[in-house]
Amino acid sequence: MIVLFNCTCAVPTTMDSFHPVPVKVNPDLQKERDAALFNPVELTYLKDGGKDKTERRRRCELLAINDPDLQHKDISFMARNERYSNAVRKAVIIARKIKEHRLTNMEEKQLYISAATQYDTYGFGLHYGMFLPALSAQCDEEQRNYWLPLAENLKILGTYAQTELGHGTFIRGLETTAIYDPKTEEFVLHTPTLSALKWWPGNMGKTATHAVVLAQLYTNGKSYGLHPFIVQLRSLENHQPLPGITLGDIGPKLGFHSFDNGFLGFDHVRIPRRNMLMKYSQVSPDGFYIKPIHAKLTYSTMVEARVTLVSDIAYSLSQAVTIAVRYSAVRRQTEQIKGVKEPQILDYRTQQLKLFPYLAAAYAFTFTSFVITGRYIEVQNEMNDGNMESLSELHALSAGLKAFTSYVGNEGIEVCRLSCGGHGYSQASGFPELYTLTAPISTFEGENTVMLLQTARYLMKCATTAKRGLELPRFVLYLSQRQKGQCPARNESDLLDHGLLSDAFEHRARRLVIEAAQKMQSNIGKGNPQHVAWNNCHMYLLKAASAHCHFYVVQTFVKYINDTEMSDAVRDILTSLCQFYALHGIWQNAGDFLQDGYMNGNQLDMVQSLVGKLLDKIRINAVALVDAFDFRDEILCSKLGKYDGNVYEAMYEWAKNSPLNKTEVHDSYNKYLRPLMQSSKAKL
Ligand SMILES: CCCCCCCCCC/C=C\C/C=C/C(=O)SCCNC(=O)CCNC(=O)[C@H](O)C(C)(C)COP(=O)(O)OP(=O)(O)OC[C@H]1O[C@@H](n2cnc3c(N)ncnc32)[C@H](O)[C@@H]1OP(=O)(O)O
Ligand SMILES: Cc1cc2nc3c(=O)[nH]c(=O)nc-3n(C[C@H](O)[C@H](O)[C@H](O)COP(=O)(O)OP(=O)(O)OC[C@H]3O[C@@H](n4cnc5c(N)ncnc54)[C@H](O)[C@@H]3O)c2cc1C
Repeated sequence: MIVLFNCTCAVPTTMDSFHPVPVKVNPDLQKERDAALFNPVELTYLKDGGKDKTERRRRCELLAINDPDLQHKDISFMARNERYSNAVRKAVIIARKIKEHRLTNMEEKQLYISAATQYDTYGFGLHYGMFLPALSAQCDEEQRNYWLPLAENLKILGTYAQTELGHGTFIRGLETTAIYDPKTEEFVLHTPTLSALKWWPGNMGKTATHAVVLAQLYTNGKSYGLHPFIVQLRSLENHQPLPGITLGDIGPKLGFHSFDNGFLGFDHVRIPRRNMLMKYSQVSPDGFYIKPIHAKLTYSTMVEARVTLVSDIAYSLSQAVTIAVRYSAVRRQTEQIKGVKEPQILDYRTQQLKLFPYLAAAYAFTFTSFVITGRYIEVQNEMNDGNMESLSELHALSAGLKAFTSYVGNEGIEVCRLSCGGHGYSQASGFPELYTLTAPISTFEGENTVMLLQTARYLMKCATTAKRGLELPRFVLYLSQRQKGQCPARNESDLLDHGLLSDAFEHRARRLVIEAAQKMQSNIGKGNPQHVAWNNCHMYLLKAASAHCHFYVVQTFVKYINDTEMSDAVRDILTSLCQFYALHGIWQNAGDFLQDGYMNGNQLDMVQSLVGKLLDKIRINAVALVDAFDFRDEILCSKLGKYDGNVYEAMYEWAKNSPLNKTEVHDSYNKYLRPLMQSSKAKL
């Protein structure tokens, strides 16, 4: 039976509320909305960057949501083959509709794509997410003029092939070779071992015709390290792999079921010299190598992707808390007083302690994503002018924040699922897809531990620079400032001060960075080589990097509230949320704040007491805070998180569509159960 996504789109929407006016709203949810102390739409405008941007976003989303061509049965009821095929079908329709709707602006395209794909992966995700960015960043002008129109007009479909079976993290260890042959002016691409097979690239198994392939460049008998090459993988006539190329799908995964992550091998495949992407380094026809102005420019596509992932995590976490908070408002459980209605589970302190830290984190990460995206654009402009000075800073910041936010995001989505009890485990909740779509962010684009260690590496250098009294970039300037002694808070009201809270995280970050630097120094002092000292100090380094990122997020949240115009009511709730985010962070990491005596037991008691008090403040506004994220039901794809709160009706309707319910009696009855139960010897 085919189920279309619920056709609520026919119901009119009002200007202030993006949601169709429901026939009947669950009274508990209505009561929550009536009691909120601020207007959620104001916060929606703020988060989107203004009322006009909200309206534009809604218009883009509705274009996709209302399009009958993009409807299909629930992906939970599809097998993998069908899911892959459906994702490709939709990707093709999306491409056509983007043209028809004249969505030329990148932001609008992304909004449209994410509304159209709903909670599934996008069939051309790697093409738009990495292939095009890699071409844009790494092609010289002539190459751009040739390749970009082909890629932008989908005459070719691409992927980003870097990881191999044997190496993903340590990319200097990749084995695929590109050996220059000056006689024919070609590179010969080769996979010398099984472990050198490209493994994991998305859309490579069955979809892509081309790839940006990262391979070790050799010319004139010398190795010059990893470089990007554009390689045609499949015929543009019949999609067959080209001679010398082995391609396939790597098989089912934890999630990403609609994605054809693939493997790729080369058997001495020849490509023209100009298929090496030559913006930063070149090989001349006679094989002379010209090196780039910065050794790590080949890695720039990953930096861009890591910046984007901070926004993606904020978005997924916002979806998870929206589902869990709405459901917790309508779910009632466990009679407290005989004969009196069971309480809403949102009233349990434990439930609030599960959900509100992630609600606060969702806002904190949203604001952080604005700042890091802005910084990325600034550095990109500097780099376009030939100034590479800030590349290391951007790498350290993006690697650390991608890791810090995705750890919290993954954990938060799982906590939200658990907070919904048994129903959280049903595909109807939306959590299984949300979780499995978000879980690999901790791994791809740089495994999280490895990324935090990259941030630590940068911080160690900064600690040395600071010790020498030299200038540091703005975001690590705090490392050159002296520690401020003890936390000055005397009472609870002092502890609500944003400046004081930000100072506490600054103090912790500085202390842990300096401590890690000292541990490294003493390890090296004992005669250990650098890499042994580094390994011995991993636990300090990881903590330092994580504390630095935590401070960055707290500071960004505080600065956002201080620097942004908003109504008193919105300022009031964001202030509470920011206080809660910081105080909860102190409470959860109490050891770090107590260890050097920066805080004392009495102050920690006050922190804990404030965490409890702020729960009440957030509780009243919790539903409005998640409503402000402004997810339409068609985008949230959760029966538990429906805007109208009619959860049980929706779950029952959804379950009826399970393929197992197609017939009253399943085939397996006649095949297996009947013979078993009716065998002549069976006795009751
Ligand atoms: C319309 C759009 C729709 C979009 C939809 C999108 C949907 C897409 C869904 C996609 C799903 C998945 C996509 C996934 C893709 C991938 O995973 S691609 C593969 C990613 N792989 C990685 O991230 C590998 C991680 N490893 C590394 O980056 C490096 O190996 C590592 C940094 C760990 C180490 O590199 P080395 O070369 O060994 O460097 P090292 O010796 O440690 O350091 C030398 C020096 O260089 C500095 N450094 C390292 N990296 C960078 C960088 N990127 N930029 C700047 N500087 C860098 C490093 O810190 C050192 O500095 P120092 O000064 O010498 O200390
Ligand atoms: C869903 C998905 C999609 C992907 N898409 C693509 C794609 O499109 N293109 C592409 O090229 N790749 C892709 N990848 C591959 C991905 O980028 C790599 O898996 C990732 O970079 C991690 O590398 P790895 O698998 O080698 O992990 P490993 O490095 O083997 O990690 C295993 C463990 O070793 C630890 N470790 C490794 N090195 C160190 C170190 N130096 N110090 C301390 N600990 C260390 C890690 O912390 C981790 O705990 C994808 C992966 C997934 C899961």
